Amino acid sequence: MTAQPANFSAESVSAASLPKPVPLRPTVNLTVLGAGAWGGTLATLAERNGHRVRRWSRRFHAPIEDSLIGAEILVSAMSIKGVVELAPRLGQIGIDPATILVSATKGLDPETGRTPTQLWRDALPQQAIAVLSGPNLAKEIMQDLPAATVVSSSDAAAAQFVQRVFASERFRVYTNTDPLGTELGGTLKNVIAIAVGVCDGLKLGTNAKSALITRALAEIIRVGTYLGGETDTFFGLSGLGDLLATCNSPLSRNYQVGYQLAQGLSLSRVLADLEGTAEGVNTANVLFDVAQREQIPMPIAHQVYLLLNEQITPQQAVEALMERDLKSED
Ligand SMILES: NC(=O)C1=CN([C@@H]2O[C@H](COP(=O)(O)OP(=O)(O)OC[C@H]3O[C@@H](n4cnc5c(N)ncnc54)[C@H](O)[C@@H]3O)[C@@H](O)[C@H]2O)C=CC1
Ligand SMILES: O=C(CO)COP(=O)(O)O
Repeated sequence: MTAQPANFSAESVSAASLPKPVPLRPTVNLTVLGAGAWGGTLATLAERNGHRVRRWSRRFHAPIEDSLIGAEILVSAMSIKGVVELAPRLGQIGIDPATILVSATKGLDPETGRTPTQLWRDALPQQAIAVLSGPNLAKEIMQDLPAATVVSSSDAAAAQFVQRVFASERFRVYTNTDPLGTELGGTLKNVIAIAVGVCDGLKLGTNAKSALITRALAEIIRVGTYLGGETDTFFGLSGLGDLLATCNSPLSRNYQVGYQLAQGLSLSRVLADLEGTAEGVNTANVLFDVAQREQIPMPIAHQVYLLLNEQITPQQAVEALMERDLKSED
């Protein structure tokens, strides 16, 4: 007879052979504002987890008030233009104080330079607000490829609630407590993805691309911490992670803008042919103003700004970056 392990018992065998209990996931009512690529993807992720999802878009011509009733989570997945318009309107309408607002937008208000969650906070001062951001190309997630993201809030319980709603075996959701750093990482990398698209479009090689992304991260951290984000956050999924995703994928609209500009197309032509929003174009303009006003050195973002505003060619942008005064690596 074979020897049994010391802790063997009939009871432990039957317990081990049972399937693992599936943690109960209560059904949550969600409303997703914005039915573009990202709004559609987040709605699908929540639906796949068994939640009840309502979708609202300005294109549906349905009153927004109806879609807010009973929402435990309100996901804002509009472009920044939509947030600028809609946040004050929802502030006037008022929403249930228990509803958690989740911001998934990566942009800056062109007028005030405020981030999406700052705009939501201005409009809804009492609301629990979380940011959802990470290396999340919508098309890959819709193909059910594995991905990870971050849900960030100063309200840890709210972040954990949202984490459980979206997490699945194909979508791993982390939390952190630096919402500003989390959303700034996602917003600032869009400008850099334009620069990297130019670099690839001009076929400048792997050394150039690696140098560009690395120096861009230093630039993101410089301005991001100045604006209130925490350094560590910029090395996480919503910072470096998202920077790598958008700088390495032709699926990124921002990367595509840079790539097409490097082919000699005009910005208006590129944007006319682009499928969806490239937030980096507006963000580059806002960032230029901030950097000028606050005297924050942002050489890469500066060249992107000049290129988008047709003040230089892609080749001149590269030359300007390479010919800067020599300095230490800080
Ligand atoms: N597509 C992606 O892979 C990801 C996108 N994001 C961010 O999510 C946001 C939306 O991106 P996409 O869905 O890809 O863009 P999209 O161009 O596909 O959709 C934009 C959405 O915003 C809405 N919108 C625009 N202006 C509006 C206004 N004035 N009022 C109301 N709604 C308005 C549009 O109707 C549309 O539903 C952007 O900030 C983007 O950076 C974030 C992560 C991934
Ligand atoms: O933010 C994104 C991926 O995380 C989407 O990037 P684009 O907006 O450049 O397509």
